[in-house]
Amino acid sequence: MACGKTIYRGAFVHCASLNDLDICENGSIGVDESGKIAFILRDVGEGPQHLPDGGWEQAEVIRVKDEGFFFPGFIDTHIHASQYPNAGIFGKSTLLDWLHTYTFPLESSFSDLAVARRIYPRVVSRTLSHGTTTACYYATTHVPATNLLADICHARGQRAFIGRVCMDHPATTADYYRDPEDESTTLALSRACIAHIKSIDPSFSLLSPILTPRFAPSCSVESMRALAGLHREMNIPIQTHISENPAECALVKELYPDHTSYTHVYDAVGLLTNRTILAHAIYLDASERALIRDRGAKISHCPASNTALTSGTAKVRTLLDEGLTVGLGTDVSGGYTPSVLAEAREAIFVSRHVAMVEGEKAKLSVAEALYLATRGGAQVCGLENKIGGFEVGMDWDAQLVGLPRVPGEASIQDNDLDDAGLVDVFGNENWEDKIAKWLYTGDDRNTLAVWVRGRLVHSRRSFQHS
Ligand SMILES: O=c1[nH]c(=O)c2nc[nH]c2[nH]1
Ligand SMILES: [Zn+2]
Repeated sequence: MACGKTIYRGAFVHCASLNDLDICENGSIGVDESGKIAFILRDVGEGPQHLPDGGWEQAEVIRVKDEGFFFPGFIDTHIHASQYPNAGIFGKSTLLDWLHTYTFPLESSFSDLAVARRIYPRVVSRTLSHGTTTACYYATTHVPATNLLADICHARGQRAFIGRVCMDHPATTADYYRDPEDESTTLALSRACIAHIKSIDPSFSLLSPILTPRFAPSCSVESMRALAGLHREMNIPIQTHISENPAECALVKELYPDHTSYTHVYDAVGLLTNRTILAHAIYLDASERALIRDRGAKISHCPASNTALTSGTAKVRTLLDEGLTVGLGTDVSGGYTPSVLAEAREAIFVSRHVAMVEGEKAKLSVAEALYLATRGGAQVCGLENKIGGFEVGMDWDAQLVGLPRVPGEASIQDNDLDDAGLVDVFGNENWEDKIAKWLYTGDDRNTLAVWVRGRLVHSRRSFQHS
């Protein structure tokens, strides 16, 4: 959607590198009509600014004083949109029984488009309200419902990868919920979703289809090979799960006795590529990690889900040290929350559990967790030149994070913030502490506004325009 030139004035923060939070207390970011960052000015002060040529004097100005800061939008590299109604429901199950007890019954209900109409708008609203500007969605096996999810993302302006789930293995899926056992049908169904997304976003500029073989145990070799062929034909990205749970890994060994490892199964069928997103990746051995790195495949770390389903503790420091690319995934509803901020917090706590066994080095810092939530996620999606940070030429996919002040020092009007008085308050901490406080205590009430490619897609406050 076309927007005019806009200048965002105030504090902005983004991750310059894995360890380096770049904090600019007083800046101006100019965003052009196509939603791209045209200029960044630092330390601009309060007075008139020296703006670049090209009509910026007439631009709309969105000014934020000390009530918050601009931060890149979050990137959720792994979320099951269809499982949203089950968020928080997992009992004491582990992956394989969880799939049959909770997940397949829910997903199969999306054969009724009315269910998708009820659920998918809420998923998109809730993820946007938590600052998720890009989501890698798993839908279900159903074409109409998957296409509806694409329509909703398109209408609401969320950047998204939309995956029709492919699963056709009769031994490991439920009779009531699987693709026909014929890879040409699996392929035709996936092509139908690709064609639909192409019809609403011909250059895949905001929406992209993503091939989604659920995981090796639920797919036939023929369907995995067929999807890999489609990937090569159309250069469409791939997402799947890998090495999440010991029983799942044992099942893969049993189903694929001739393959060296779980990773080698994906490699053998052609699914391990530089456009592949692998969720979980907990029990990979060194040769698998090396193969993933060599193929350029990426990893979605899903700590909330890994803890909820007692799947295990992924060693993110090892993955990063070995040169793998890592982002965060909420993995709703293995994960209980659609908030990437909460996921970043979970990533830090899981890393501390790893550190209690393996030493301090395993600990992720606040800066590192926020890097995984933004730049890391962008790399995982192959969008590192477009989103994840504030650089000239990148898209304005951003959120305004509110830091409401201690009452008495209030610098905002009560009516600026719906829930003023309900959210945690910020005082005169230094910037690093403010950001840590946001990460550890914040929630969607701190997400005051969200933009994707310059378009305002969620807002909890009105802006003072000048
Ligand atoms: O966390 C997970 N959620 C799922 O839906 C799933 N399917 C296979 N493996 C899975 N893991
Ligand atoms: Zn998952």
